[in-house]
Amino acid sequence: MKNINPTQTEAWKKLQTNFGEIKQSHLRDLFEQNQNRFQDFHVKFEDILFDYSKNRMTEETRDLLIQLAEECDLKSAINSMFSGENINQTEDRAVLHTALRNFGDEPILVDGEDVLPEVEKVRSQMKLFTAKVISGAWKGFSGQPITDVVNIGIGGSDLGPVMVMEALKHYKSRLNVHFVSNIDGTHISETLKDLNPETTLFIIASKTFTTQETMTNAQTAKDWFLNSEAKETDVAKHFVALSTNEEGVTAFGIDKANMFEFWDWVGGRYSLWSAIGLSISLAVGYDNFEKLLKGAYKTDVHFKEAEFNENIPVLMGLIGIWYNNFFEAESYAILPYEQYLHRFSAYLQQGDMESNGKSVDRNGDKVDYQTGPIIWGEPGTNGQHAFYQLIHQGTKMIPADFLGAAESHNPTGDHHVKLMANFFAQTEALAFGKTEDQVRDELNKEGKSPEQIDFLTPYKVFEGNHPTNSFLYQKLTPEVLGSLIAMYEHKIFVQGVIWNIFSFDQWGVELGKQLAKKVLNELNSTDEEKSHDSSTNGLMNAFKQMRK
Ligand SMILES: O=P(O)(O)OC[C@H]1O[C@H](O)[C@H](O)[C@@H](O)[C@@H]1O
Repeated sequence: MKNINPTQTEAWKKLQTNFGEIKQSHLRDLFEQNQNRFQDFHVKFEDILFDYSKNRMTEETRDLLIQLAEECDLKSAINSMFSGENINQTEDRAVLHTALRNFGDEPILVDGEDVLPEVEKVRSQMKLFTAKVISGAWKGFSGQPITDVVNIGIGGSDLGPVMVMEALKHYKSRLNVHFVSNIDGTHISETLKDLNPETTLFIIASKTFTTQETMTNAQTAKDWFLNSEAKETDVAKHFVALSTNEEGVTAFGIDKANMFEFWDWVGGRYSLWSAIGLSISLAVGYDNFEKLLKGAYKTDVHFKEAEFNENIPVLMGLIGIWYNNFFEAESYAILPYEQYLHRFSAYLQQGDMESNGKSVDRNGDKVDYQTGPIIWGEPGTNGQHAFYQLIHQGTKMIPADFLGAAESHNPTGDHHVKLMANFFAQTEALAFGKTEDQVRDELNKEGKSPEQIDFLTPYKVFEGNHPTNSFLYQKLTPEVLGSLIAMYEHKIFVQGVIWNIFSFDQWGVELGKQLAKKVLNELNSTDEEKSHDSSTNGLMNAFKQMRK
C-alpha cells in the first residue's frame, strides 16, 4: 500500500476548488440543474437500492473524489486486503474477515498456507453444534435440553452478535440468547436471575481470552454454575469458548473440544463472521448464519469488482470524506427506519470509530487533516422525536444515512407505509427545507395576522441543504443484513486508505486496559492514595472511604 498524504494529491486541490463552488449552492439548485439526478446518483445492487442524489455534490465532485481514490491507490489497497497481505502493519497481521465469508474457489494464503480449509472446518463445527443444541440432542448435566444461551464477551465479541441477533429476531430459534458484556456486576446478576444452571449454556467469547471484563464475568458464571448441583466435570456440557487463544481457554477449564477457533487475522470488530458468530447461529439457526455470510460475500465481490462510480462502499467512503474533510462535519448519523436495526449504529460506532479514530499516518507522522467521524444514531421514527430538531435547524452539519425496507416482517395494519412515509418525508425536508415564501403562505392560510406572520416566519423556515444517503432494501433478510454490514465495513476501509492511517489496530483501547489494572491494585490497598493528581487521588480516597 502506498503511503500518500491525501491533501497532497492533485484531486484534493481540485476538490477544494469544487468545494468553493458547491458550498454556495443549495440542493434545490442541484436538483433543478439536473432533472435526472436520481437516475445519475443511485446504484442498484441485488436487493438494495442506494440513492446518494441528496448529497451536496455534482458529477464533477464525484469524478474528483474517484480521482482522489485512484491517486491514493485504493484499487491496489483493496487487492492487498483480499489477498491476505499484512496490511495491519503495527500488529504485523493480515486483515481477512472477508476470508470467513468467502464462498469462492480461489485459495487465500496467509504465510503461504490456504486459510479456507480451516475456516470451513470451524464452520462445520458450528453447524453441527448448533444443530445439536437447537434439536435438544445436546443435554445439560441433569439430562435436560438447553433453553438459554449466555454469550459473555465485550466489544467486537459482543456488539456484532447482539446487533445481528436483534436484527434477525424474526428468524429466532427456540433458544433464548442473552448477552453479558459489562464488568458492572449488575449485568451478569440481572441476567442469571431468571436462568436455570441445568438448562443454560455459556459461550465465552474473547479473541484474546485475557479481557478483564470477559474473564471476570466468565468466572462469575462458572462459580454460579458450580454452586448448583453441577460438578466440575459438568463444565464441558455448559461452557464453550470462542477464541484464538487455546492456552487461555484450557487454563480456564474449558476442554479444547469445546473451543471454536479463529485467527489473529480477524479483527475483533470484524469478527461476527467467525466463530464469534456462534451466538448468532444458535439464535437464528446455522442456515440463517450462513445466509448472512453469503450476503456479505456478495458485497465483497461487488467491492472488489465494481467500477468506483458504481461501487457502493467506495461511494459511501468518498461521500463521507467530502463532508468530513471539506465541509468539516464532525459527526455522521446512521438512522435505520427499521426497529430490528436498533443496535446498528451502536455496532458501527465500534466498527468505525475504533478503526479510523487515529491521528498518526502510515509514515508515523501526525496527520494535519481530519480522520474518522463521530458515528451515532437511533432508529426512526423515534429519533425524529428526540434529536432531529438539531439536524433540521441547529448550527451543525450532520450528514446522515437513512435505511429502510420495502417490505416489513410485521405487516400490521398500515404501520409500515406510515414508517416509510416518515423516511421519505424526512430526507426530502432535510434536503429541500421550507422557504420563507412557503412559510408565509402557510401561516396566511392558517389565518394568522400579518404581525403574527412576521414574528413566526424566521422560526418556521427550514434552510434545508442537509445531505443524506438512502438505502432502500427489499426486506431485512439475513442476506440483506450481511450485505449491508459488509458495505459499512468496506466504507471504513476506503476511508482509512485515503486518510493514510492504519484502520486495524486499536492502541488507544489497549492503553485504557493497562491503566485500569494499576488503579485496581491501588483501590485494593488500604493505604491513602497519593501517587496521582489531586482530583484522581481525591476521588479514589473518597471511594475507599465510601464503599461498604
Ligand atoms: O475479544 P476480546 O479479545 O475479548 O476483545 C474484546 C475487545 O477488546 C478491546 O475493546 C478491543 O479494542 C476490541 O477491538 C475488542 O473487540
